[in-house]
Amino acid sequence: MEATTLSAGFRPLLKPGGYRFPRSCSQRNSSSLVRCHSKEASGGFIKPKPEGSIAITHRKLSFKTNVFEQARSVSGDCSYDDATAKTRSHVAEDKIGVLLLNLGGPETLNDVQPFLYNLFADPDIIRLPRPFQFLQGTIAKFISVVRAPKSKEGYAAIGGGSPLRKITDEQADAIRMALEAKNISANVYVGMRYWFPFTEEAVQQIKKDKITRLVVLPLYPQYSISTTGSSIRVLQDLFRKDPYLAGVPVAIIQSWYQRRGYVNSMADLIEKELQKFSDPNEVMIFFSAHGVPVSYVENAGDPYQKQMEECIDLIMDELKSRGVLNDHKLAYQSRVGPVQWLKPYTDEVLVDLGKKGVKSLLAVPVSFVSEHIETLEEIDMEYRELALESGVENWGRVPALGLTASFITDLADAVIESLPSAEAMVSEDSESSDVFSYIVKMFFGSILAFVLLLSPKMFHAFRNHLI
Ligand SMILES: C=CC1=C(C)c2cc3[nH]c(cc4nc(cc5[nH]c(cc1n2)c(C)c5CCC(=O)O)C(CCC(=O)O)=C4C)c(C)c3C=C
Ligand SMILES: [Fe+2]
Repeated sequence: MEATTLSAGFRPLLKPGGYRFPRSCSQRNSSSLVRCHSKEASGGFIKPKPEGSIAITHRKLSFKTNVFEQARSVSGDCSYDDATAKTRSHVAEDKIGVLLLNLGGPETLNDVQPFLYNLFADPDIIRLPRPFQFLQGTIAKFISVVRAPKSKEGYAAIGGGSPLRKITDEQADAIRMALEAKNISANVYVGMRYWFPFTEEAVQQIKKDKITRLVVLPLYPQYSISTTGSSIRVLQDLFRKDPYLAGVPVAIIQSWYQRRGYVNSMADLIEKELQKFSDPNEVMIFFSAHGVPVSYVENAGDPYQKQMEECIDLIMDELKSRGVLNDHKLAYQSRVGPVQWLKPYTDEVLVDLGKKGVKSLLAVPVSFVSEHIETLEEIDMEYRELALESGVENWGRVPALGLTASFITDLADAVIESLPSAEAMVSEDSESSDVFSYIVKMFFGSILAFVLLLSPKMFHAFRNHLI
């Protein structure tokens, strides 16, 4: 991935003085926006010791020093073997943590409305103009109450709650074991954005466990402001407030849809499901991604759509290289509310394909890596029925990656590759700008207090009061 992935479009979403998204470097088999740099490029961050081991210094790096430029200027760094070797040498001194970020889901029907409240109260989900932001809570309350009955029906249809927590816990365990198999001992934490275990709880545990280096791995292959972006914003706020956490080196894997391991694992699953049709060559491969409002992409610079399209191209190229030459289509599902979402919409495309005479269709959920309400209810029930009504005769669905071994191993590799690039999340810049704004406030506050106290009225009031 090129550093251009860090489009200027992200910037307006960041608070002034806050954490800047890490710079990326082009590397083979890389995950997007994982910084990687050699010892030279790290600017003293990783110090080689005479006996060959590597010590980490907790230097507060400013991202303005442009790690990307440094990384680019040093050739050939950050290969997989290199990263693994560096990481192994850290093991003795490091306490490594991996934080998996996910959305979270209601575990019972009673959880549905408060879960929806948390979701709609997120300013990255409902993006209100600044003057109206004070209404966020009220709007969230209103929408969550209105939507709850429909959502509850969906969750009731899949057994009364979301399977997300259980699956994510299992993925955490599997990643821990995959790391162990590669001689990396790490604690793996789960931090959910809208339900238990919340990101805040995971971060508290990370602190209690005295983790010295952290890799943040959002379980969304593609980056969206509404998913990975939102979770990272929360994390950034938590780390900024806490002096211990502010010094912990962190590597954030912002997106990983382009990793060979992920692409190959998706291709494997698709190939396998195609074989279940009586005539596999005739099947339309139908990618269905979770949508986002168009304004995210067009006004706020969300790279989600672009990454999604690239992701589908990579999977189709891989299939082609295996001799699978089926037609394919990408559409977006799960829109909420009256605004325009990314098109084409899954439901409309299904009707259209049915009308055009497509008889066999394989649905592929592509924006999420565990089963959830939108695969189990929306795709398996609603869309299947719609497709069959519209003339499709043979329907299949690719399961979510879940615990697929090749996928889990690849995530473990992504973690290992990102370790050498971990840096303190809170830069000196943001700290010094905090201090600066504190001094400015104190200065003008004192002048104001002085003026008020010395104004004749105040002076008399004071004197009368004191005498
Ligand atoms: C990449 C995945 C997702 C994106 C992008 C995304 C954006 C987004 N979602 C909503 C509103 C809702 N999402 C809901 C559930 C839900 N969303 C995702 C993933 C993405 N969302 C998942 C995996 C789930 C399911 C969790 C589970 O419990 O299984 C819901 C609740 C369910 C429902 O009522 O439909 C809502 C609401 C918005 C508005 C949005 C972008 C702005
Ligand atoms: Fe969603």
